[in-house]
Amino acid sequence: MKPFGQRLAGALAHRGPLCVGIDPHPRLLADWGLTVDVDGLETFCELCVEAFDGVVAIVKPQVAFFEVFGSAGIAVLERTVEVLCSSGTLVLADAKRGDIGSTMDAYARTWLSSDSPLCSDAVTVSPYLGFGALAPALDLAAETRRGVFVLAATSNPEGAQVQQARVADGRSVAQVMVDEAAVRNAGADVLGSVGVVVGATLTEAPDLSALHGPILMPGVGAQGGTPDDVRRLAGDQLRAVVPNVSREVLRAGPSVSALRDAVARTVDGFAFLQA
Ligand SMILES: O=c1ccn([C@@H]2O[C@H](COP(=O)(O)O)[C@@H](O)[C@H]2O)c(=O)[nH]1
Repeated sequence: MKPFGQRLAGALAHRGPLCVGIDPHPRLLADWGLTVDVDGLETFCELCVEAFDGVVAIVKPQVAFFEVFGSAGIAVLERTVEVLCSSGTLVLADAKRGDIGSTMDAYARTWLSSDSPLCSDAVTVSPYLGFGALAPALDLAAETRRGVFVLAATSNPEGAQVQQARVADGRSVAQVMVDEAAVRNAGADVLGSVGVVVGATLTEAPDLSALHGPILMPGVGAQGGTPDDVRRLAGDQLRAVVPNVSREVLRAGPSVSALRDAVARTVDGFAFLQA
């Protein structure tokens, strides 16, 4: 298996530069005419798989919306991840894990170990216990040729309190996270496997020019970010940017063809990323 960064670069080139979220909000389940329970969750995910599998570059299930249903919800997540991964559609588990090293090791094995029922192509991690605490996930991802997306500058306004604070050399904390990720990507072919998360809602992005890895940009659509914001924040890194859109696409459901049309319209709006 090729490293995640290379697989992602191939998927973006062939399927367009979009990460579509599977975010089964209770409100969306109701709008789709589904019950707000595990049965509704399962049907929602089956329709998402039918609509997105083989169509979009990468799919991002939001783990929180599965965990809320307990073990039965996790079982739906396992099945969803398994179907997508086995058909070759990349899966990014949005779990935002981050803890002390020994616990991080268990999180890493959950999301990145080939023998785990939740094994995905990549996982989101939070570096706010210190970037070094992420080492078990970064090391296991390198070993299993999977990917990690490190939260750097998140799309929520509250993030700035921590992420825009300055360290002794004057860099923002968000910039430190990008620079640490860049060290992990040094020497990678095509695109490294350590990505960062930079919100499409921000007024300014960290300097991404040395990252050599994917840049996930959530916050497009429902949170107010636009394709123009993505263009502005990406700077000269257009080919590494992966906009994430969840509710803005999912609102088109439950019709599979309407979901696919929403994906196609959204991809068209980001044509500049592939030019
Ligand atoms: O900075 C971040 C990091 C992650 N997210 C996640 O992305 C989706 C966005 O959903 P929308 O419906 O498109 O707003 C969601 O799962 C968030 O948890 C983010 O928004 N910002």
